[in-house]
Amino acid sequence: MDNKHNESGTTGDSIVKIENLSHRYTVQWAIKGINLQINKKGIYGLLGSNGAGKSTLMNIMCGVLKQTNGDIFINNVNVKHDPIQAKRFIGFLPQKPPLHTDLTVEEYLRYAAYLRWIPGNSVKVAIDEVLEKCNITHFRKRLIRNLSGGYQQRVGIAQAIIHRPSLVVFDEPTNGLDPNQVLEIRKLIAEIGEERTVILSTHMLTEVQAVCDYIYMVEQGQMVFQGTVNEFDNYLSPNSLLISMMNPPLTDELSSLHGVLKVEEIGSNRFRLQFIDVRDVTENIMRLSLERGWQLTEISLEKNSLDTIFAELSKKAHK
Ligand SMILES: Nc1ncnc2c1ncn2[C@@H]1O[C@H](COP(=O)(O)OP(=O)(O)OP(=O)(O)O)[C@@H](O)[C@H]1O
Repeated sequence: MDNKHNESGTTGDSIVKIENLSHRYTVQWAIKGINLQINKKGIYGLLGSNGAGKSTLMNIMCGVLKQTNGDIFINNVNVKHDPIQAKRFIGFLPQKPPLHTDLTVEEYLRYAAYLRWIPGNSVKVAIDEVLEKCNITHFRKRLIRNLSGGYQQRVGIAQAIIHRPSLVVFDEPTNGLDPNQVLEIRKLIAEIGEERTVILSTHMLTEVQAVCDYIYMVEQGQMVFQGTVNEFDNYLSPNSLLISMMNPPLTDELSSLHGVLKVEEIGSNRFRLQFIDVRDVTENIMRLSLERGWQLTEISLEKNSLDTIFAELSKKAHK
């Protein structure tokens, strides 16, 4: 089939296109009505709590699981209709890396190259290239089972990129690693993201902040947010102000101001004010500070923490 024209007639130059994807294992829907489109290189985070549907989505995307409804196109090839062709474009590191621990690193990568149909005369170059990329050349003769968790993960990443796929999918790639290994694997993923499109799943906000350009957040099998990390950060408009004064009034006086919902003292002469309308309350405070001699030294909007946004979006999915 022509790559540019799939059976649903979709054309265009997307790297990944997901249309109304739903999957039901038994009775309950694990994912429902997911749509997304990725048109350019970068690192995309699939964020969600445990059980949100991330692995289900990734397994379908990589042709490991067949969806109940909807379509996925990788470089315009429909994964359901032409899985063999679609899989040529995809590298996948599932949540449980598919390692054969009784093989050496090199033996395993040769096997991965064979599974990926790399021609015999190109296998050595492909192996050398990924060993170097993943910084495991010195372990090429080592049995995989004798490697640390972080290095085993590097081998898993090496098998995912050995055929130079345009899309690499990592399901919770740093799960279970110690903090140093986490940093090293993130660095490696960032390097891979410079050359290819990477989608990684995680339930950790810190991970998307650290490595991703763009976030897709899934909760209860539904997409509850998609946008940049910055947009995620600004998703909920702030509803609290931080103010400091050299000569503050009593907390009760601040609480009684028009438009103030709640006042909390958070340090010497510093307060957090929850408000209804930001303009009203800031004007009020600045005017009264002058009139009553409070000597205002700080007034700033307090941003919602990413954790708050995460919690709000998770709640939204449960409604
Ligand atoms: N093989 C299966 N049979 C039945 N239900 C399943 C199966 N695999 C997953 N589920 C259910 O589908 C939902 C989504 O699971 P999934 O593993 O995709 O979520 P996840 O976001 O990857 O979670 P985790 O981070 O815990 O892996 C969950 O309710 C899960 O219990």
